[in-house]
Amino acid sequence: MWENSWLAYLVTGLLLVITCLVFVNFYVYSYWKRHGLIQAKTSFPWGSLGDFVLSKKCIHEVYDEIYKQGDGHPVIGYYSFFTPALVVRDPDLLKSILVRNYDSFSERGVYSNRAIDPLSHHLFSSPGDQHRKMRHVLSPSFSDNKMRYMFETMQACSTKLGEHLSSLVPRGAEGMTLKIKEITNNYGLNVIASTAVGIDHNSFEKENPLADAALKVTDPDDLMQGLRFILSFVSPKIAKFFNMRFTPKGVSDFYIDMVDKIVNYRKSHNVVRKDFMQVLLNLNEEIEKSKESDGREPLSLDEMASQTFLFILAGHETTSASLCFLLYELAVNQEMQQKLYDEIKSVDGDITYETIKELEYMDMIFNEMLRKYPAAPVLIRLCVKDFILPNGFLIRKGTQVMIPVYALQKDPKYFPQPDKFEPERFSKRAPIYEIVPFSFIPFGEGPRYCIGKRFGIASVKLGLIHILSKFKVLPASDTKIPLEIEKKTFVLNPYKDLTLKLVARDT
Ligand code: HEM
Repeated sequence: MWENSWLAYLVTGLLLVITCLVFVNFYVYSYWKRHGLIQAKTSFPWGSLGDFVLSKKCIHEVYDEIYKQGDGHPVIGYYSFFTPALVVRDPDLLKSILVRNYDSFSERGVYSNRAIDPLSHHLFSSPGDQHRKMRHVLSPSFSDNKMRYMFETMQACSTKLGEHLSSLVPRGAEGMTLKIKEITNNYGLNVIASTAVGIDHNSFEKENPLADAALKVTDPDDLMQGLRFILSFVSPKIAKFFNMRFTPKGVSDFYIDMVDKIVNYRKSHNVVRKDFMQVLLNLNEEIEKSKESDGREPLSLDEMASQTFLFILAGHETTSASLCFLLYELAVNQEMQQKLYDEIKSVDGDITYETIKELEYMDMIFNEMLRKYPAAPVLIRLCVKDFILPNGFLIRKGTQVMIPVYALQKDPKYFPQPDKFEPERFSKRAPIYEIVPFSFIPFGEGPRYCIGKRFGIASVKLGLIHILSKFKVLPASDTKIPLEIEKKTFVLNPYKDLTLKLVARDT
């Protein structure tokens, strides 16, 4: 009797599993086909993202494959676990989504949960209307003028970088092999923490809790954090279902406490700095004054902490990865390095915000680095209003739309011989071909393009100038050529243990 009921449970369970598999494979995973759209390969239960979720491939490779499967089509459908989503392949359509019809795609739809995780609610995750207001408030802290003002602090960080390297690398032709990723990570963090938030940490030399907290959020070896990242970005519905928090509790407490201390210190000591934190403090003061007439509420401590957290998160890894990719490409392309060194020498130490912008070859090298290694390999948008494509296809409200920046920038149709590092593609005087609008979008486009673009460009170039002025950069005996990319991160990163050899220049 007992055996019979046990068997019945087993058979029912098996039938349920089989029904579920059949339902997902033949119904859920045929959504796009049923709607007349080409769709990418899928596998249960990951949809089209299995290779990334299981760490077999990097996120840019997975979206590159989806992009290639859609060859000849402006969009291709795919599945993020069980949810149908789209990859847009056509640059003209991208323009329409990012700029012309921004109203229909004004959100990213990434997960945030203000109630249990205040740090997850910021400019990046905020919905359309809130975003517009926040962006309006925050933009002045990243203007050209503000960058000029902050440049001195940036200079101090890159000088420290040069000095730190000089203390490590002995004079002589032998040089020294260094774990370059660690060094650029510290630089990225120093420059953003001291310039944007006003914290002068020197993380090259001592323990740095700010660095530890930032790295905890992006640590590729932390499985739990990796899962939080995946769910927040590609499957926010699942994250919401589990009422998940994105920021580890310890990191959240650390940032809120840090911002609290900075605010109190500045208020009690009458300290005024022209940095991002000051913009927020000034804003609060202005709101306090006009509170009764316009009913606005000042930013809470949590809100100030979440924007600070975002800038550090969005700024340090992109800056550090970009500098690292540049150093690698220049190490394996010695002629380019020499040409760039000559250009840097030609300004004869007069490094200002303006002179950096005028370095033409530097600009070409920088753009080519961003083409080959875009820090954000995909952009995310959520369709918030039904939208009809030029071919009559309806994108329904609620559909996640991915923009495959990496795949576009590596498509030979737009960039012939895409694996070749070729700065001349970006020559203003004699371009080797015309770049198709919206085929090169490393900082995104439209009202949600990177707010820290100027900051990122200036700090990466400055770091590079300080390194190249003092050292020749070469591949080390164990440098992996071609370069390996870190598998588990969302920001495109060189592999963690990348080494390069630095040889001190005679000058
Ligand atoms: C080389 C360095 C950098 C690159 C390549 C980069 C790239 C990007 C990209 C591709 C986006 C998404 C744009 C879109 O969806 O259209 C973005 C957004 C953003 N970035 Fe950057 N970024 C860099 C540096 C920085 C820095 C230094 C900061 C802060 C100081 C920063 C702060 C942000 C913020 C806050 C957003 C969200 C903007 C919004 O939604 O309004 N980024 N960045």
